Order: sequence, then structure tokens, then C-alpha cells
Amino acid sequence: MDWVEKYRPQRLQDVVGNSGAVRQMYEWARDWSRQKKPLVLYGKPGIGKTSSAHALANDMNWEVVELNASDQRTKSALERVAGAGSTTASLSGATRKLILLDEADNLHGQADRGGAKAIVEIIAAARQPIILIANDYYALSRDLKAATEPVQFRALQARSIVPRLRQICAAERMACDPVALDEIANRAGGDMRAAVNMLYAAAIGKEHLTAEDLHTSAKDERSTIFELVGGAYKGLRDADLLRMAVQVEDTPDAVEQWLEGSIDHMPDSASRAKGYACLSRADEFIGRTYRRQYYTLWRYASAIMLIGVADAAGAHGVHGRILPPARWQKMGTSKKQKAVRGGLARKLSGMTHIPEDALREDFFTAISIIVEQDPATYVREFQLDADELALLIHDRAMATKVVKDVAKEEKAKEKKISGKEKPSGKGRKTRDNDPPGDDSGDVQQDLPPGQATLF
Ligand SMILES: Nc1ncnc2c1ncn2[C@@H]1O[C@H](COP(=O)(O)OP(=O)(O)OP(=O)(O)O)[C@@H](O)[C@H]1O
Repeated sequence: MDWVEKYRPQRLQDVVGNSGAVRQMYEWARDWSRQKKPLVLYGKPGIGKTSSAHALANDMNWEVVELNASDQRTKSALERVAGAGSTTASLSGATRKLILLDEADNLHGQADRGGAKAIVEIIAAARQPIILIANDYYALSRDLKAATEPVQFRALQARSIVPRLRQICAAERMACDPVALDEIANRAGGDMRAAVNMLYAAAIGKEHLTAEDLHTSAKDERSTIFELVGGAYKGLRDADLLRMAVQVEDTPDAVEQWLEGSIDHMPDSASRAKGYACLSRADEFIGRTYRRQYYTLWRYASAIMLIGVADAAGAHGVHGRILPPARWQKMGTSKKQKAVRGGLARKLSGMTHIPEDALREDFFTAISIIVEQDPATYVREFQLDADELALLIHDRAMATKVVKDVAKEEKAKEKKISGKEKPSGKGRKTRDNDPPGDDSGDVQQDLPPGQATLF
């Protein structure tokens, strides 16, 4: 068993840090009645939200019913669990069931078509205690916030992490240099799960852990989209920006939208114009990447947008928080659904040469059924994003996963190609090194990818 599971806190008293949050949870449970609002535990990953909920149930002798996103929280499933009375003790003797809903910041489209709204209605009428878990409190709908009580979990201090690591070392009968534990705790960035994982990775097969052992077990230090966008606006070195661009999980089209989302941070209109010019140029390469299915071009898109924006911003930095692109936030669910549906119809119509209206009226269901059989293939063929795929297969969690997997696969492919590529390449490479903007002569390659496959 890995140590993260082995050393998951079993009781509230074992939870490290966040004593205010833990007390708030305990008091809520102690006085629980149907009038109490459900709790929302929120905060960054790996700091004990889920563990605390389980530990609370354990302390209260409550059973836990966990409904995670992949369980497809259908309205009926939720109603069945949350609506069940509390009078019947379960086989284990527990008198209540604590219902745990994780990823509460991603409820859209779940609980059947009613989405978050249906969930709010169900939890408001629930006859069992409910705890929701979220990373981003601000992503919860207004209704959901109003129907719940927030409990904030904060990142852990390195000095709280060290004693826990020491405890684990003692339980494993392993000697540990204090310097090594300090270093792990500092590297973990407040994330206890990362700290325990690092300790585990460094300690395998050892009886004595030293700081030397750590260099092979560093926390996954890949850059995040926040660091990348912040770095561009801070005018980080070109080489660093390009390295980070390869590390982030987001594809260049998403990075482009993040950069655009922060363009208001540019100091004046001249820089903003320069920034937009780079983004639009990068956009051409992104379009060409998809049309030609030639992912090497992504690199040019990344270089143009990142180096270009960094240059335009003149190391001015970002004042305030870096936020997801405003247009993502603004599109409320229904408006977004409509926009996604319209965009998808246009895209498929262009690719299949079926008029948009006919496609909407007569072919959507058929296409949905076909796509459901093999979503990954159609994500590649039609360059579907998660919203579009979710619309076709009616499963948001699955759509997000498939699109992420395909993007990862493409990135790996791109890395492989760029590793192999020689400066004086031949064949299709020569073609694709045509000057930017020259799309002529690509009739065969630019054939809509979905056409051959679907019809
Ligand atoms: N406060 C803590 N005290 C003790 N152990 C912790 C704490 N936080 C995290 N851990 C360790 O990290 C593991 C993961 O923690 P947990 O699942 O509770 O995090 P989380 O905040 O719910 O993260 P996520 O948002 O990713 O679900 C636990 O099994 C435990 O080993």
C-alpha cells in the first residue's frame, strides 16, 4: 500500500493543521439536524479535505456514501441517497450516512440535465448530512454557495508537515536526516499528499534517508498554466517560457486564451495591440496545426504567442490574480451550451458538407451514437474539445478525461517528432516548413478529417 493511503488520517485528531476548519466540521456534525446547511470544504489539492470528511464520519460513527464525478451523479441516484430517512440504522449500526460529493466545482451537466440546479434542490431537501468538496470556491454556482456553509482549508505550513513526515519515518523504522525532511516539506508547497509521496519515493529500499536521496524524488515540479502566463507577463527568458509551455497540461489553443484573458494587464494600448498581433499570428499556426494534423507547428504557435506577449508586456507583470479567460467564465451554462451546440454544428457541417440545419435536425443523434462508440477517435478526427464531446456523449467527466488523454497523447507525439527532427528534413516536413500564411496546394492534406471516417 502506498504511504498516502497507509497514513491517511483516520480520526479528526490525526489531521495535521487547519484546526479551525476541523473544529467547524466537528461542531456542525455534533449539532447536525435537517436544518443545517451542507458543508463545502474547499482549498487546494492534497491538504486533507477528503481525509477530514472521512475522519469526521469515523469519529461520529456515520457511514460514508461517496459520490464522485465518475459515478455520474444522476438526479435519481442523489435523491435515493440523500432523501433516504435517517431512522433506519444500517447493518454497520451507523445511524446516519454522510454523503460526500467531490469536485463540487464541476457539477455542470451532472444530476441529469438539471445540472448544478438539480443538485442544489436535492441537497436543500436532504435528510442526511452532506459534505461537498471543491478546489475552487469561486467556481461554485451562486445557488450552491447560498445553500451551503463554506469551510476553508489552507495550504499547510512546512513546519506542520515536518512532524508528520517524522512520524511516518518512525512508523516505518527508518532513520531520516532532519535536513531531508525540511527539504521535502519546503518543496511540497503546502501539499501534504505531495510531501508523503516524495518521502515514499525517496525512501524506497532505504533504512536511512539523507538529503542526497531527494534529487531523484522531487515533487512533480511541472509548471502550471498560472506560472506560464505570469512568466510571460513578467518577461521571463524565452527559453524558460518555451520549456514551461511543453510542461503545462494545456494545449496551445488553451494557453492562447489564457494569455488573451490577461491582456488587460498590459500597461498601454500600444503594447496591447502588439500583444494581440502576436496572439492572432499564433492562432494561424494553431489552425494550421489542426488542419494538417501536424503538431510540430504547435511549437511555432507557442513561441510566437509567449515570446511575443512577453516582449509586448515589457516585463510589466500581472497586477492582481491571473484568472481563466473571461469568456470561459462569462458563458453561463445555458448560454454556453447554446454556443457550444452552434459551434459544433458549424464545425461538423464544414467537415461533412452537410448543411448546418440538416445536421442539427437530422444527424445530431446519429452522430452522437457514432461518437459514443469511440470518443477518442472522434476527438482527434473532429478536434473536439471537452464541451463539444460532452454535448455528444452526455457525460462531462468522461468527455474531460478523453480530451485530456488525447491532448497528452498529441503532446507526447509532438515531443517525439521534435526530438527526431533534423534541421534539413525532407518530405512532408519540407512542405510544412512553407512560409507561414502559405496554405495553398494542401488540397489533399486539408481534406476535412472527419469526412472520410463518418460518412
Ligand atoms: N492535513 C493532513 N493531515 C494528514 N495527512 C494529510 C493531510 N492532508 C493530506 N494528507 C495526506 O494526503 C493524502 C491526500 O489527502 P486528501 O485526499 O485528504 O486531500 P484533499 O485535500 O482532499 O485533496 P484533493 O482536493 O486532491 O481531493 C492523505 O491520504 C494523507 O496521506
